Amino acid sequence: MDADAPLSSAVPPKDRAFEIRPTPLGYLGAFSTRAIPRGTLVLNDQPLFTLDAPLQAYLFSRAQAGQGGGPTPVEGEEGDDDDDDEPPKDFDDFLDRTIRTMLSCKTREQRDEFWALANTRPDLPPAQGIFATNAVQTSGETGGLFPLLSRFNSSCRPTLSRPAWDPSRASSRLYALRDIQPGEELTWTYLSVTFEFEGVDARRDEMRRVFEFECGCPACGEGLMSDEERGRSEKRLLQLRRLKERLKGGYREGEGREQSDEDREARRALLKRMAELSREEGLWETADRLDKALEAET
Ligand SMILES: C[S@@+](CC[C@H](N)C(=O)[O-])C[C@H]1O[C@@H](n2cnc3c(N)ncnc32)[C@H](O)[C@@H]1O
Repeated sequence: MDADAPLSSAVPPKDRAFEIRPTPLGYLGAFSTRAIPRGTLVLNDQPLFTLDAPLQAYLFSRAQAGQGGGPTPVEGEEGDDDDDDEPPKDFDDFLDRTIRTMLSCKTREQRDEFWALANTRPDLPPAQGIFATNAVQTSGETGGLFPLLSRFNSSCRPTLSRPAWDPSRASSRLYALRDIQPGEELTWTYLSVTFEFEGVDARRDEMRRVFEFECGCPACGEGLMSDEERGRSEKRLLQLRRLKERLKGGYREGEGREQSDEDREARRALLKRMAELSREEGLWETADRLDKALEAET
């Protein structure tokens, strides 16, 4: 098999290093079926379709102004609802129709795959609810609906890198951040990296605010860690936040003046300690970034 062939729904499940099955919390997730060495490309998924938010907002404003630009109805199961002749009620309704129109161009199997995805947004029209639950950023303000990537859960101690969009192949890739044992859950972190050193409560609040679910990952979920372990984790995160502040403070102080050997040595020591703590905390991607920054300093 071509090493770059998409490890997507096009690849038979037996050729993948993972399976999709229920997690202990009841929803679906991806689990490794074999040992996966660090650095392995685990998933290379292509979106079923993408939606560009600013473009959709523009088309919606045109549709509202009666200038057309709404999704063109297509004969078929999706997109030919009776109310499609009516103007969209609101932006979510407009997006719902756009998605249904795009689905009408897909195969029956792809449409079934879409409708089987999780929907945690009952407040939205159904197709838009599925998109809002599962969409992953491709580039800029464009979100993609990926058939397999949609089954990968979030963790604040992820085993995989965040999805990297490759525009030349129109696919998103996830790599193993560390050696992964058979049976481990394959996760990536939905929160952006700026939030990596926040404590458990702050992280859970942020997940609730942005993604509207209670984070049940091994680093956040109730009862998944002993009190001692939780205490150690909080201490490490607090220490990491302080060190980051010191690092930033050092950069600010040093602005506009020649760096002394002591300045450089102090910065290297900070980066080294931060990388160690990140590794202990299971923040492998962060530790790698800090290692690179350290290398660049020496
Ligand atoms: C993209 S889907 C992931 C796959 C989904 N679990 C399924 O059953 O298809 C995102 C949804 O999964 C659930 N989820 C993902 N990561 C989670 C986490 N760390 N804690 C709790 N729920 C999570 C949430 O319901 C979220 O809205």
